[in-house]
Amino acid sequence: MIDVELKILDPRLGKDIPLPAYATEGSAGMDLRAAIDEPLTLEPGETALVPSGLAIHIGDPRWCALILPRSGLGHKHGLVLGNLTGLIDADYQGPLMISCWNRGAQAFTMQPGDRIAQLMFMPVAQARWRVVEAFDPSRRGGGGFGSTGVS
Ligand SMILES: O=c1ccn([C@H]2C[C@H](O)[C@@H](COP(=O)(O)OP(=O)(O)OP(=O)(O)O)O2)c(=O)[nH]1
Ligand SMILES: [Mg+2]
Repeated sequence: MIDVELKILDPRLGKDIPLPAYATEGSAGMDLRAAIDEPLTLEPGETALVPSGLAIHIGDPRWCALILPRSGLGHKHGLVLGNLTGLIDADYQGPLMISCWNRGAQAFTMQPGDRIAQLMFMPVAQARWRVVEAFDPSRRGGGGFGSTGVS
């Protein structure tokens, strides 16, 4: 468990619109809700940047957050993310925005307060480069992109 600062930007958050919370003890993600004033319809192929109504500041560069689609919405309704995955840097303090993409064949309408995506915190390792002339050989070497076969 880590402590993360949260700023409420939309006064409905924490009142009419619940703050993101873990739905069950084992939940990895907390659902993010649409802080919109009116229902928002996304036509097939359309993308919109939807406010979550809050800002977070993780502060510690050993952590980040990811915004991920909700599986039910993504699978059944085609509502995924315009950036596929949102990466929230530890030093970001601006509004948490959700890029919503209707990749489906039907229009999708979200209502104010609907749970449209989920937020997950993840440990981060920052790397520093150690430039070398050659790598110690590994079993894989340069093999990739199916080099190990299918079956
Ligand atoms: O779905 C997202 C993705 C990003 N962000 C915010 C937090 C993140 O820390 C910042 C920058 O994101 P990213 O580095 O992915 O975008 P960029 O296009 O590289 O912008 P920048 O040049 O500001 O880093 O935007 C969101 O609110 N929602
Ligand atoms: Mg960036």
